[in-house]
Amino acid sequence: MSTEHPEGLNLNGLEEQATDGQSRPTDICSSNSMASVAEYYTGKSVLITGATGFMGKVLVEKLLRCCPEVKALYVLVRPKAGQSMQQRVSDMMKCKLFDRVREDNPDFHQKIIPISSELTQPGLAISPEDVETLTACINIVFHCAATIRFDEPLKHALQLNVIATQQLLGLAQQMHHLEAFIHISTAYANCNRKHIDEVIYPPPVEPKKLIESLEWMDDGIVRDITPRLIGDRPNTYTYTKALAEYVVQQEQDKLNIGIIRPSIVGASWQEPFPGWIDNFNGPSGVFIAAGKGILRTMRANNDAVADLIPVDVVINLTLAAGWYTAVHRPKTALVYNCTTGGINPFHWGEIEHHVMSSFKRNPLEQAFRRPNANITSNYLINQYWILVSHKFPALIYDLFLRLSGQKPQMMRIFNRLHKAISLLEYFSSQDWEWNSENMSMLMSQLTPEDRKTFNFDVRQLNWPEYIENYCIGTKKYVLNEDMSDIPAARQHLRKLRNIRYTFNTLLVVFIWRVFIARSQMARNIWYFVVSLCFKFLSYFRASSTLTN
Ligand SMILES: CCCCCCCCCCCCCCCCCCCC(=O)SCCNC(=O)CCNC(=O)[C@H](O)C(C)(C)COP(=O)(O)OP(=O)(O)OC[C@H]1O[C@@H](n2cnc3c(N)ncnc32)[C@H](O)[C@@H]1OP(=O)(O)O
Ligand SMILES: NC(=O)C1=CN([C@@H]2O[C@H](COP(=O)(O)OP(=O)(O)OC[C@H]3O[C@@H](n4cnc5c(N)ncnc54)[C@H](OP(=O)(O)O)[C@@H]3O)[C@@H](O)[C@H]2O)C=CC1
Repeated sequence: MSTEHPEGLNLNGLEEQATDGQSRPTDICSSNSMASVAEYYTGKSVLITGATGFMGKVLVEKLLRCCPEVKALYVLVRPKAGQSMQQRVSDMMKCKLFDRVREDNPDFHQKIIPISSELTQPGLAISPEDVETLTACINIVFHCAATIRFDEPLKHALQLNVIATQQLLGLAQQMHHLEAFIHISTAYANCNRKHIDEVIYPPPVEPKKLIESLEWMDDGIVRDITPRLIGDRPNTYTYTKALAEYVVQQEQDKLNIGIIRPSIVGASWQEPFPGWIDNFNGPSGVFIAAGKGILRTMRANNDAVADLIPVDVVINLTLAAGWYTAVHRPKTALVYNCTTGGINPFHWGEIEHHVMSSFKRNPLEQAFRRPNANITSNYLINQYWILVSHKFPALIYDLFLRLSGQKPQMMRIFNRLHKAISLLEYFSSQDWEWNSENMSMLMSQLTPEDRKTFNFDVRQLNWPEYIENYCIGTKKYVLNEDMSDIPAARQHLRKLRNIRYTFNTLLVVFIWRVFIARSQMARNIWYFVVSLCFKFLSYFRASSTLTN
């Protein structure tokens, strides 16, 4: 039965799932087991949720480029911000990310079939005709959609990350030719543990019970009890992603399931070109704020592992896992911790160094100050620098704006930045240990050719080079700045340096003048220093006259 709760949670998924009790598909053609990854996707119809998101787009691009014989990509998309679903998909295909695909096959868009869907609605708001099409033809599902906001109200995070997943699993069970269901989770779903194995841990609460309890509570009550519910997890995002894993696992007897747990997903490493990134999430916003000279200090542990993983690595592993799950049909859901820390560790202190030096070489346009950010794990030191390097300059700048008849804005920007940073610090101040045996196992199953085409061997990752490309990527693709403007940006930084020198000199002179006016001792020191300089100059002049 379809029950919509306007203010509350849509329980539809939980009530309706697994209606036909279909057993795990076993009718996969035997040639699959011989196929390489790209061959496996030949003739397959793939369903993707979250295709308009950061990872979804890279997944669509890679499938079209490296599995050109794939039959069709059905993407679940909702209308948004006044744009129809078709408009959004056609805008997405115009994106630079698809340049290489466009070159290979200008008609690639014909393979993308948008399906209107709002995941928070009953039945995912998919029309009965579309349900029929999907159940008749889909072979593989990649579930990427989620809310990744750290400050998402619990009810909404639950609705999207858990209930929508449950509903999608229900739909998947009706698919007659489904071979694999791949769920994208996060390595931080269990961040309340220090060591994380490739297993699904017992959920913090039985999802069904939580959903039923929250159903009757108004938003205020839910907000009040959220900290108690999420317990030792930092936010509703990691909490609901943990619940979603459990919900997915519940269907492992009926579906062939793979769960991918990427750590902090960053710009692309190699494909379709280095440094591609299109959002402010995770470290990208921090890098940009530091590159613009706004962010000067942040709490992070220099020696903690920065478990960044390039988006193309995650997508390559995801596609390989889709192949493996469909072909080998593991008896239980396989979890892939998709991380770098255990294999090729890099630390926040090193990231800081490389980000700063990269932005000095390739500065961002119109920086507020010269990039010079430092991380510290000490709370008080960080607070001190926030006061001196964030709030004080913001105050002066806003004063300047006010005096010149403009609207003050810097303090507001800093307040937003501080809010964002405070949500990230949990992840940059400690480290975790992930076991990634399944990633190694999967690599060992690939042919040498597939290992190149679907490369997820992070041992080959050269971090300084990656960070350089990442920073350039934020400039080119997030901020849409032109590389040809770099000389002007450098000139701007020189101007800022001169302003700083002048300001510092004036400040010292001012403080000294105030001091001299009030203290006899300061005056004596001042006369002593001046006379010493005078004597030194006289001596220098006399000795140079003698030698001539
Ligand atoms: C000192 C410098 C040297 C560098 C070395 C040290 C670096 C340390 C970096 C540490 C990073 C640690 C990152 C850990 C992440 C681990 C997460 C686990 C991985 C995952 O599974 S999920 C992906 C992560 N999810 C996120 O990152 C989402 C976080 N974002 C949010 O929750 C919200 O956006 C936030 C921050 C609460 C802000 O909300 P709100 O105020 O409502 O603003 P909007 O989201 O609507 O955005 C408005 C506007 O601002 C842009 N924006 C968003 N975030 C940032 C940001 N961090 N910096 C700058 N700008 C940002 C956003 O794009 C919007 O722009 P518009 O133009 O669209 O208005
Ligand atoms: N980015 C990261 O660092 C990491 C991400 N992950 C996981 O990877 C997956 C993808 O993340 P990422 O691409 O970064 O996230 P994005 O926020 O970029 O994309 C989220 C996608 O979900 C879709 N979506 C959200 N709400 C709805 C809705 N109500 N109905 C239909 N579609 C919806 C969005 O569509 P729309 O465009 O319409 O909003 C978008 O396509 C997520 O499951 C996330 O948990 C895991 C680890 C790290």
